[in-house]
Amino acid sequence: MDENLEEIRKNNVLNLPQRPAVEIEFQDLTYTVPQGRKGSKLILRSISGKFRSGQLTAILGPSGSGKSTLLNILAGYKCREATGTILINGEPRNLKEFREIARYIMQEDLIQPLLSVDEAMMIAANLKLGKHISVEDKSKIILDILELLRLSNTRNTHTNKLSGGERKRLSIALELLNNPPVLFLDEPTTGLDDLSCSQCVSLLKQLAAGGRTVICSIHTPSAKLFSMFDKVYVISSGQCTYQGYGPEAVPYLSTLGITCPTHYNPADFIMEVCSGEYGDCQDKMVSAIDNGRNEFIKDSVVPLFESTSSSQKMEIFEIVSSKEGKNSSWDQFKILLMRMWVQMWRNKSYLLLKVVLHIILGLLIGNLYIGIGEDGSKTIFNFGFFFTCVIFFMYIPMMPVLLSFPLEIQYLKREHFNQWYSIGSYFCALTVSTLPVQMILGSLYLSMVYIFSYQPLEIERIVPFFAICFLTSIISESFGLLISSTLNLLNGMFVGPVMMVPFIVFSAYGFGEGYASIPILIKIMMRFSYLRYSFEALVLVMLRGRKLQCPEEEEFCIFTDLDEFIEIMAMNNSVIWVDIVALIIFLVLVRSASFYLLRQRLTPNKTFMALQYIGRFIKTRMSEGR
Ligand SMILES: Nc1ncnc2c1ncn2[C@@H]1O[C@H](COP(=O)(O)OP(=O)(O)OP(=O)(O)O)[C@@H](O)[C@H]1O
Repeated sequence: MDENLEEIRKNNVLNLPQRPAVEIEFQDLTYTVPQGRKGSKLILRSISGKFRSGQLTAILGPSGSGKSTLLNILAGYKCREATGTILINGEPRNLKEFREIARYIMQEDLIQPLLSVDEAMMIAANLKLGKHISVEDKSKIILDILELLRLSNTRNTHTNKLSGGERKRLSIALELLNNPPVLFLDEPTTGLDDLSCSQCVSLLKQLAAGGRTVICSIHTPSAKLFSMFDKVYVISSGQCTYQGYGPEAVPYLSTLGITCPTHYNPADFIMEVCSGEYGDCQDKMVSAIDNGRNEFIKDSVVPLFESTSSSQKMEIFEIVSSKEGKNSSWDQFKILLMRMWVQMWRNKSYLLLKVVLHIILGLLIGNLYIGIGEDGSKTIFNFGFFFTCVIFFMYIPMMPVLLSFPLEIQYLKREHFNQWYSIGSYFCALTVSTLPVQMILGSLYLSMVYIFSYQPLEIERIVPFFAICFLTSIISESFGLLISSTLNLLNGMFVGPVMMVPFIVFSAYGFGEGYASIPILIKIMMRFSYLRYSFEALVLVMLRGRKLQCPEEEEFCIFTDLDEFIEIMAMNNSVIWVDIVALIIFLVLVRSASFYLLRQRLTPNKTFMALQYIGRFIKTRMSEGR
């Protein structure tokens, strides 16, 4: 094994520069989750351990033993409730610095859809490697990585068409681009066949041999796979039961009087021992290895934490502080915007569906209100037409966001956690990316209903009419983002439409009645309905200063003087520009709030954490009450 490893080491996988060694130690790590009135649940119980660079370490254990939890805490993905010490090369971990050098490949392969493997790799390279590396060099790095991961023949395949194993390898490839010294992988072999499993593990071993610290959690590996790990760390019920070289585990257990049957998979045996199938051996194993403070090396148990090295600290810090691989926010914005546009364009069926729906609704609504715009007997219907426009531009942009953004957040979480880009760049790209389609489809719909309903063909009315509808549309989309930044798909789909009800109610409340009789509280609420400003502005823009004719056959025709109609509707004191400014303020506020909530969801501050605790507390109390 060692000769093989030396060979790999000499070749230095991927020809990437050697990274300084990163050693991860953890001592007395405890993780508790609150469980309402029942107190709390202890998931990790004061465990310790040490993971070295150049080694492939497997975290093993029965289901529910705490493998993913340990990985999450070590990677810094979830560590708020954890107590204990985590040291990086002998120094307390600075999470911000550590996240610069460590990458976490989560169990779910969240890979951006509608891109080929090559494109996904190039976009990731552009985001992670910065401009100082030429496109040719980036292509060379990508080629090397794809070759190493046996993905060369899938370069033109779309990511959503890849097999499970290929997706897993692509997830690893994407994170290898900037040569991270530390790699965490949560169950990288789940769902793979035996051959793919051993290929995946031998790849990880090569990466570790190149000087990286590679740590993965794994479910019941085969005997062959088990022997491939440089180190296995076994957890059972949140405690460490073995730490050392895999093939030495069985001899070690026999020293404790636990004998493995002949021709038995040692990994299965350890799992069974940990699950209590050979009697209650857990306490014996935990105390023999001192809950991870000891390690079994070459026939003896040795203490782990006697000497710590801090010599590498400086080197790591240099990587962290260097601008290597850093892109400006503007560059990140451009790359992300292009990615979003490419994905949008490639989602042809969805685009087509949207176009068809806008045309159908345009035809339907246009026909419902045909000819009303210049008919003095239909002024009240025209009033209703403006309300329809407002409702259209409230629901149509908001619903797709409520449906798609919760999944998008999962991609964002992975990419942002692995330092691909800042949330600000992402949010700006997201804001700009939807504008063209929204404008084009909105214009298509508006042109149809405008012409069908015989609205005045005057440029000074057409432009503000379109602008007000677009503003309403962008605010509604922002509300969608605001809701789905905080809630999951199910809750968001319920809360979104329900939350719009008061906006709709207050948008038309009190027209024709005059403000004097309206209670002050209702008046305040009316001021908070952005739809009211849209509706009012549309009415003023389209009706003010116009006089209509009555058709001869029509007997009931009283609203021909539209200024008079505006007065009857109690809108004569309203000013269009005030409405438009109010809409712009709404837009800025709601967008900023959705950005804030999104940022808090990914990197919460103390206030937000306190709110989350309160929310969780209320939730557990409520679920107990049932
Ligand atoms: N937020 C939480 N609230 C309550 N229990 C939790 C929470 N997070 C984890 N647990 C529990 O902690 C235990 C360890 O979970 P973890 O996901 O780390 O296990 P695992 O070893 O990775 O399991 P598997 O191999 O099945 O994925 C489980 O019993 C799980 O139910």
